[in-house]
Amino acid sequence: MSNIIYISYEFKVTPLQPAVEILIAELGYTGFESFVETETGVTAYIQKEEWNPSILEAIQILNSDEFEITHTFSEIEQTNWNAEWEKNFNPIVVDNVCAVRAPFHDKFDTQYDIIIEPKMSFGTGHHETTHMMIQHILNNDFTNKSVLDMGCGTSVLAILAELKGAKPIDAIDIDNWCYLNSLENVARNNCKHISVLEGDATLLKNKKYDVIIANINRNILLNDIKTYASCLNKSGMLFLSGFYNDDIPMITDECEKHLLNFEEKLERNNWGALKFKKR
Ligand SMILES: C[S@@+](CC[C@H](N)C(=O)[O-])C[C@H]1O[C@@H](n2cnc3c(N)ncnc32)[C@H](O)[C@@H]1O
Repeated sequence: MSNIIYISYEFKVTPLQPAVEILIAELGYTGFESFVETETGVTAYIQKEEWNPSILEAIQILNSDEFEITHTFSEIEQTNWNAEWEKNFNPIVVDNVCAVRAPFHDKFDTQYDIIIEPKMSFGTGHHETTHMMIQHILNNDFTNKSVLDMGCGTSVLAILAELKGAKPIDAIDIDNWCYLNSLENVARNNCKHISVLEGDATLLKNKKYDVIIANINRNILLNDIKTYASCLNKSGMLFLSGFYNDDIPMITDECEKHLLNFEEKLERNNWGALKFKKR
């Protein structure tokens, strides 16, 4: 099991918006990887390896006169992570159709009800990018389509793909903790068509899919789009997220180079999620 230690920052923000939104965007650029909005602001998490004591110096909104932002920070031992999530993890419902909740929440009366024990993995639907990828999946036909969920995190997207009739599905993550967490979530949601694998795009040699979903980050996507394109069947769909709206032209240019036509864009709080179709 990987032994990632996180640093957690608890920001208290007055007034809350748009400061929290801007703060999350700026923290995302400096390496913070997950955020939980609270009643008083936001709690942000960064891997200790990515952290340095002057990490907040680049965050411009902290110098703004318009908002008062204070913070405390602490190191999170892996064993405390569950308690952190249980404290902060509220269930979400996307477009009144798909609920994502923890095992300790009550069941929702929605068409799709996904149970996630997130632990250390990204992917509870709270992040804008996950939310938009859920919307893309809800809006498209997945019946009997072979699917790759690259950078699967908790495997929430792979699970929704199966609930929408996709098969077979590969869910791949480079992180051992996500791999183990995905195995648990796949079993917990009684999924029968998902294979969970630990690794990266090098696992994709000779693979072919009808749909590829990848919510990772700008640089990894720019590097791996050519591999995804080579694995997509003709007329196959590619859904990408994990980048800001400003990065959309860069991502679209790279896709165009590899015969992927831009089809649709979703935007949420400065984050983008794109759909492409293979020519
Ligand atoms: C932003 S999270 C997305 C998780 C989930 N798919 C979701 O939508 O909520 C990105 C995930 O990609 C994984 N990852 C990072 N680099 C990767 C790579 N090169 N190949 C595969 N997975 C990668 C991370 O471990 C992380 O779990």
